[in-house]
Amino acid sequence: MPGEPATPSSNIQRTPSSTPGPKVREEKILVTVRVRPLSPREQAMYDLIAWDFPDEHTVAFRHPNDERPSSSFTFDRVFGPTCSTQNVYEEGAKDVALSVLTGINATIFAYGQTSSGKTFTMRGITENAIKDIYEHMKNTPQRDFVLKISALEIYNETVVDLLSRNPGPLRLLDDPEKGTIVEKLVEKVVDDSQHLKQLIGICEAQRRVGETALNDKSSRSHQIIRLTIESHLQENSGRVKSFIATLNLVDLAGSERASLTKGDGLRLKEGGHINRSLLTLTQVIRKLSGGKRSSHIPYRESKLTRILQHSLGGNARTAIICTLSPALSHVEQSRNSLSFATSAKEVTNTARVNVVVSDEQLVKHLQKEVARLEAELRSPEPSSSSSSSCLRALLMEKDLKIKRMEIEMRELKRQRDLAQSHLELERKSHKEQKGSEQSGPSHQVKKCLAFPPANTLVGTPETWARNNTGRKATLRQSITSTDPYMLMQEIRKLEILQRQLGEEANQALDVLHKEISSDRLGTQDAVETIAKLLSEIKGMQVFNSIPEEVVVRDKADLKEEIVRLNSQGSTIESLEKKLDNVQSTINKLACSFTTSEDTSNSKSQSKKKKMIPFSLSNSHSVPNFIRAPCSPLSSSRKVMDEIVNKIADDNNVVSCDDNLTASSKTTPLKGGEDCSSLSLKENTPVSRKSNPINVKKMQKMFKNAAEENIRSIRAYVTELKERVAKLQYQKQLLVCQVLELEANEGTNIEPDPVDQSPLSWHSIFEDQRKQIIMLWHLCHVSLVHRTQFYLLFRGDPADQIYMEVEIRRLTWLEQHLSELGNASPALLGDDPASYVSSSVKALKEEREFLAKRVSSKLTSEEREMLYIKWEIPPEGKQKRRLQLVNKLWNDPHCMQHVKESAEIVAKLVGFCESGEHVRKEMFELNFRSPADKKTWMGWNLISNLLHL
Ligand SMILES: Nc1ncnc2c1ncn2[C@@H]1O[C@H](COP(=O)(O)OP(=O)(O)OP(=O)(O)O)[C@@H](O)[C@H]1O
Repeated sequence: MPGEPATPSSNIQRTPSSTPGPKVREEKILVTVRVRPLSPREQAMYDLIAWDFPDEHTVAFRHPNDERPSSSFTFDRVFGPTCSTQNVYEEGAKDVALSVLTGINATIFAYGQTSSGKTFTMRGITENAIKDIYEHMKNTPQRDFVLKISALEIYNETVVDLLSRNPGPLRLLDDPEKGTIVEKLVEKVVDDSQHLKQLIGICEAQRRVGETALNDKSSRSHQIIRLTIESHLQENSGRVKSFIATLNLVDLAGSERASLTKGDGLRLKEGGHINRSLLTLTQVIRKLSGGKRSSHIPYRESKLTRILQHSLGGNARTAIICTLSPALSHVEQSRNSLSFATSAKEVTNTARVNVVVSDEQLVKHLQKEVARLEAELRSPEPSSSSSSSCLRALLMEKDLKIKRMEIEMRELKRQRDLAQSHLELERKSHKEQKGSEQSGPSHQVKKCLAFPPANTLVGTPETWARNNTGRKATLRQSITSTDPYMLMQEIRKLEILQRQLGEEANQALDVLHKEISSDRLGTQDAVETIAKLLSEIKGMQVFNSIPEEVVVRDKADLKEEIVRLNSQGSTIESLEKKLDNVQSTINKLACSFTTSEDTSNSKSQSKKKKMIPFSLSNSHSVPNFIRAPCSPLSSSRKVMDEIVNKIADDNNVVSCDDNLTASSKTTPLKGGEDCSSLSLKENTPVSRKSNPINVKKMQKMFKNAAEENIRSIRAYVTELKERVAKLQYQKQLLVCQVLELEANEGTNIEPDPVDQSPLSWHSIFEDQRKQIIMLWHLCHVSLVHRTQFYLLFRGDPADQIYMEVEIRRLTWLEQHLSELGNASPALLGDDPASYVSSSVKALKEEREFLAKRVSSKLTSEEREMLYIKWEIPPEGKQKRRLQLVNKLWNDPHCMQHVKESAEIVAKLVGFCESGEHVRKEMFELNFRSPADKKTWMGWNLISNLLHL
């Protein structure tokens, strides 16, 4: 019973299962000698046995007539004539043959002269090997085996496939990994041992045999039966091990001497090839046996040695069974065979396990190995090796680094977010600042009115196009961003400002009134005037209650706001007028005071002896002053403090009455230093008699204080007036914004059946347009602007907001022109105010500009027709074209004239009469920043007028 192969385990160092790389072990060729019995033919010839077998390893020649052997040969094993093939196999081939089951190449071949028993022996070896191989496979269920067979013969130096039905010669190819391979050699998978035996039978049947004098069935070729065995460890074994190896079973042709074989013709030729190949084999063996591997080994000199190259000094275990005829007649041949066998004993092979690992298997194996190692490294068991502990420490260190980096990343992110938020705040702040700069006096007003500067109107069409492009986006944005909530907020803030302004004006007038009523300043008329003004201003301060929270519920609320805001318009305007009057009165008071002081100095001095010092008389009201930048408080208190301190410094005691002292006690001055100052004076004993007053010095100080007060009040009133004007302007802007909002909402809200009907709007539009045309005329508005507006706004409901805004701006401007010039601009004559003059001059220049374009923009026929139609005489003081232009837009009452004027101007400046080149957006509703103020050439006069 063959068990586990003995040779691989005992003679070859096995490669560790976890390491695919094979380990090489050098091993000499196993050489045994088998001597067959005398053949019947030899016996018939009375041939004698010439060989003796002193032991299992020695074969000795002993001449029959000489009892002492003359020569002996030792080998791994010597099998005598009585030894069975089974025994030869077991001891001379099995170990090597079964190496193929563990992935080691093996070669068993028989070498000997013809008829020495090579075929006989190899047939038995093959049978036993097959038997053992299948037995082994049967007993190794953990592995899957695949057995294949191929067979060839080398006949007359030609390779023939013994398993192919096409016995054509095969080529030998050199493969860098596999060595010499036989091209197209058939390899058949063996099903079982019977199948294998059947195939081997086919090979034998195919092999060339011939009858010679020595052998009836002499093999005339070298036969190589190659068994290839692949073995795979099954998947669930957890081990990776796939082997592949070949077992060459070589039955050589017999070396022969032609004289002995008595061959002729074909047999001689066969013998010649046989001998040549065997000679090469011998040379190879001898070379290899000499230990000179570096020298040339003549493998390629025969196909036999080429094919068996790995088996001869290469990656294979090799066993050579040297077969001998015991006959004395064949002693010389036997000696040659033993000589060959002796040489073969010295040949060393380098066999190794041929492990095959597929990529998939390798990956799986490596993954498992990595998992195992990781588990080992992370194992908390103290029994881990020192290297594992070191690796664990490294892993922990790495984890710590990762955590530190995560913390740093979080901190960096936090800093980044912080920086971004700061940046955002800065951006918002900058935007708000920029917005406030553009929105004029109120930081809260987001949208105000503005008109394109005249230099953009009086320019080329290209200029307009360029400027308008930018404005379109601006206006679209402003219109769509109009928010009722924001407007409500603006209105609220405006009202609060208005109230505060009124309160400040009231207090200022209150101070003024007390100054006058002290009978020191001005006349009785002035006192009455101021008292009346004060009463009026107080009356104006009756505002409706203003809710703190702005709630925009629906459109009705906004309308209410508009109504309420409009109702307050008179209040602001009245306040403005009253302040004008106050200012005028103060100026008169100042004049009268100065005159009075200068002319009746002595009289005043006598009066002042009994008077309470001005500033002190009003000290009780000082803490109630509004802390405005120009508030008279600062000057009043300053003067008062100067007086008090001056008196203290001079060791003079002011002649204060009890009321003053009480007042100072009950109404302390705001500010610690003032109170302490007065307290100090209180605690100082005061005696009128013992501390005479320097009256003259006091009078001078009183006079200075009064003058300072007057100046402060006057400046303050001036400032109030300016603020009221700005407030008024803001209110108008807000009203326009509300109107704009309403117009925008108009598309989504069901129109009022009465007010919003197309018919009523058309009527309103016509009226508004006539009004606008008149205002244009009165305010010297640019002809180009008139033309653009006229052609662009033709009564579309969406034009309502623009019409409203235009009317309001023009009305406002016309009012201011009237007030400042005390006449309408049309009646200003040759010496109008400078701002009116600049408008008139700009309009004149515009007409001259248009006149220059008459020749280029109008054909001669058009010019002639216009001259006739507009009654321009051929001869005149001015050129006809200038006369024509001067007549344009100069009759605001005739709509036909206006229409024709617009058409002519449109042609002259090059834009379409339909207004397609002019967008409504160019009449933007945005307010121009005061920083952008330039010398006004048109509508910027509004802001100039208001000193914005
Ligand atoms: N050990 C043996 N015991 C008995 N008979 C044997 C033994 N060896 C060989 N024979 C017989 O000797 C004869 C020749 O054997 P074989 O054909 O095997 O020789 P050979 O070396 O192959 O010859 P050739 O080289 O011409 O092919 C055969 O009839 C065979 O049966």
